[in-house]
Amino acid sequence: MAVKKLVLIRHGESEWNKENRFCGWTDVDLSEKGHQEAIEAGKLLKSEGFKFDYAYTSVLTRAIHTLWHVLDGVEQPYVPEEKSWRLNERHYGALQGLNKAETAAKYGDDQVKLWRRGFAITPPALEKSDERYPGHDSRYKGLTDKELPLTESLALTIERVLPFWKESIAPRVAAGERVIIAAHGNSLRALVKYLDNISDDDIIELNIPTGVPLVYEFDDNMKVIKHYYLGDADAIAAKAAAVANQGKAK
Ligand SMILES: O=C(O)[C@@H](CO)OP(=O)(O)O
Repeated sequence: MAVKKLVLIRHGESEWNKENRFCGWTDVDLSEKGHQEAIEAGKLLKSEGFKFDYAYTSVLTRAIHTLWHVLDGVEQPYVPEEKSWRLNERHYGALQGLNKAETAAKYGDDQVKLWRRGFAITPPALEKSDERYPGHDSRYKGLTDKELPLTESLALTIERVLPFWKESIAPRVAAGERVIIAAHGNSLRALVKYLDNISDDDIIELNIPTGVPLVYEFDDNMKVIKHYYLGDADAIAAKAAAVANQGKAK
């Protein structure tokens, strides 16, 4: 049995992570620290001997640039890459642009935690006339009305991530291709929930840190054997806790 490996990586810190604003489908780039995190992740993957045959990312700049840093780091900038809106961050509706701590001060930490981490809770929706509505963005012109979100819960995010996993990504991993996915906190939570069979209640406590490679190993039947982050466990736990704390009133 040859173990099949998949690497997931959340983009490095973005400009809006730095400003602590809800980002969703807003296309902000990496901050200087975020570029550095992605470069470090690439170096780490290289030092651990990782090589890739195929790469996936979203259509959002922060994830794409993270992927490019990683592929540079492993000295494989030539790896074919596929970008899909299905790997985008979950759409944060009318919260997009708001400061998370200020929102918590206004609505309470518990409400913000539900909006951020609840399974079926959708943040307040956008109107189609809102300039933040993805229907106004040419990169989404192939999407149907139903596919264009006004807001998304994690449950809805899973509904658009999973078909892509099943139809495109999983078959490559199953065929032995070494795949990397550079995506987002909540599109990766959607995938991890499925892969690890995490309950709707337990997923609320899962936070994925920026810029840390998360390795999954599968057997021949695509059953998960194990998963682990690369890097210092304490530092990674502290980064995940910092993500959780972003939604608290200071
Ligand atoms: O703002 C967002 O789009 C996401 C990821 O940065 O944030 P959160 O961790 O609050 O789900």
